[in-house]
Amino acid sequence: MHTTPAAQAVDAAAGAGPALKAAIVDSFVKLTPRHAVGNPVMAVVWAGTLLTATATLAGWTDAGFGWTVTLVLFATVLFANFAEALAEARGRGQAASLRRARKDLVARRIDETGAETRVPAAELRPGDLVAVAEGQLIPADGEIIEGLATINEAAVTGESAPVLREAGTDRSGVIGGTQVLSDHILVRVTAEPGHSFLDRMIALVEGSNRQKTPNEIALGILLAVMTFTFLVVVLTLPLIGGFVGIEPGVVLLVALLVCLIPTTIGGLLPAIGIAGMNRALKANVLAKSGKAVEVAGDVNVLLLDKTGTITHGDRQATAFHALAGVDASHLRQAALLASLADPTPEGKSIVRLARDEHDTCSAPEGAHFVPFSAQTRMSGVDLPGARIIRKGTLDAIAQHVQTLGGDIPVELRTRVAQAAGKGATPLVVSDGRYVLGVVELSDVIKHGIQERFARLRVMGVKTVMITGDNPLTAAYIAAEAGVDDYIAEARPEDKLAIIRAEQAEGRLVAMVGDGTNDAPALAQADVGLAMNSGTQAAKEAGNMVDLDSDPAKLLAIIEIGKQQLITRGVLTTFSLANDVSKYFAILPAIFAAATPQMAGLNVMQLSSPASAVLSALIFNALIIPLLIPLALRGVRFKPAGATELLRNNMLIYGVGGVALPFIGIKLIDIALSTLFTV
Ligand SMILES: Nc1ncnc2c1ncn2[C@@H]1O[C@H](COP(=O)(O)OP(=O)(O)OP(=O)(O)O)[C@@H](O)[C@H]1O
Ligand SMILES: [K+]
Ligand SMILES: [Mg+2]
Repeated sequence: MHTTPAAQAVDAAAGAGPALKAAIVDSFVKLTPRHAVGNPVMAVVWAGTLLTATATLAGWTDAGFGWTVTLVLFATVLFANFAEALAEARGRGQAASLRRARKDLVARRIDETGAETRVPAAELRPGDLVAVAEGQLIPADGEIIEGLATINEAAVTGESAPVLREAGTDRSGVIGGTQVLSDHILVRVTAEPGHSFLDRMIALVEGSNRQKTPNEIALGILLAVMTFTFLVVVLTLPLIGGFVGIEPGVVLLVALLVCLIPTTIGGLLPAIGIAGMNRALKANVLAKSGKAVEVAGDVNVLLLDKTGTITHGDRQATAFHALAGVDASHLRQAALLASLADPTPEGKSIVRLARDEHDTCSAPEGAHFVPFSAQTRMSGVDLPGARIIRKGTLDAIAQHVQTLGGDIPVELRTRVAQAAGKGATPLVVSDGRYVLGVVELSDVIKHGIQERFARLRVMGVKTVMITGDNPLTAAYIAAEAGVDDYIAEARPEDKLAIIRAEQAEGRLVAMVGDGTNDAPALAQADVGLAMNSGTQAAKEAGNMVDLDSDPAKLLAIIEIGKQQLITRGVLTTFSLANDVSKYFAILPAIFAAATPQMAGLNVMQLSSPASAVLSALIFNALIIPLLIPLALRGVRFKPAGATELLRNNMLIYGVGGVALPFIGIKLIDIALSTLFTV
């Protein structure tokens, strides 16, 4: 595992002074009413702090007790602010290193006449053409429209191994700030200035436009409702108390309220969400929203396309197999003619192989090239004299030949099966209504993919490969890669339909793809992960981009999403369980003195009512900073189904959440009564 500049920045920031200092300053800045109202639970604590201060000033309570309570409440608010500020400061550390990748670049813009002008990268607009040569930095996000180049993307991805990007393929996308190592390319700019993926990511991690996830919003509402309920309960206490002759003072009531409301989770909630985004970036994934990351935690089905996603996608022609009775040179020449104007890697590699075998023929005058499309799944050339040469998938060519009145030789199926049985893609070549044979295209499965699909299975995620390739090749690659299921001969709309069908059955679907033909599916999926190497259409359609172009990266995102959901869940459980114990610590302090019958409630035997109240409040405040590391790092995670994870964690954090305050409060009480005589 390599570390990205972003990841290094996080690690540095974690131990470093500047982030800590910034977070401390921000904790005070966040005291402003505008920020405070965004978090109802903590807003109540903040209001309570002002109330106890007023009550103490007015002399309604013992000054020492009143000021101590006020101080502890104030610290509680600051600790919660600090949790959020620290998460943000870490994000800013990441953003700063991303920004360095996008320093002031100069672009060589090419106008319609082909003339070149030098302009600052900030002036580039979508549609502009820029030339980038060996050694130069790519000035903006875009798509290569001419040429191919090896590119060093280390500035953005942290991966120093050069990657190949090529016009007209599913690997045509380039990122601003990365460097061309060899060759020369023409790039069409695709991003508005200030709206590149990096810019958007920087904005996200800096929290300037952080959108809460639906889960976070739902929990926020629940916490606000609970807070309001407890507020009503505590406000009615003086009335009830009046009947039994107790009049709890303002300070005691505020203390009770703060102990009852879910301050722990209320204080840590924003930090958990921000930390999730930070972790996604650390994994080299640019998520367009935190929601996408979190939804990933619940995904049931993962669809992947084959070429370029499960395999490297650099399909190369390795052999011509002519059918019996067909001249080997006839097949080779037909394949060559059908590929001379085919800009795809498949087409180019066929030309190369034919040339290697010393075929020299060139396209005759008046040849009309028919480009490949994922729709027709074939390509070819129409030559003068109504000679129609095609190459494509078995089913596409079979149908094509039959409409021309030809037959499919039995031998063809055997030839196709032979190539497919090795995991290669067989392209069938036809000349008029005659099938000539098969071109074998070899591709390589990405390394280490099998173990990661196995891990996904353990987490209850089903993996399905969807490919435009034939069923035999699909079956071979599916078995090699270890996916659970596969669908072959799929056109773009089939990919879309499959996702819709899964969603209609209530499943959450993730899609990983790189091609323009994957774009509709990437947009429809609940989680659409585009390969950074992919086309601009794919990257725009998805809701996240993997800078490493690793399809198994979804595993990391699912884990981050699950971890975020679990972390929020267990801290909520812990927080609520905690409050139960605090209630038992503080209630006797309020009632037991005046009502001896209440003495039975005094299970904790704390040294005095004042000490009981202070101990509970101090525990309530301290638990927030103590849990910040857990909120930022996330709870420990091992692959398992969601229900199992939930059950285990609920047990630990629920029972622990009830027990811990009893111990903590008792210890604080002993310390207080030893140090002071409260
Ligand atoms: N340049 C080409 N000319 C003719 N046929 C091609 C060409 N490129 C690919 N094909 C054939 O068309 C099929 C469908 O291609 P498409 O790009 O839609 O899907 P794919 O790349 O095979 O699969 P995936 O959807 O997993 O990327 C390929 O499997 C191949 O058999
Ligand atoms: K509380
Ligand atoms: Mg593809």
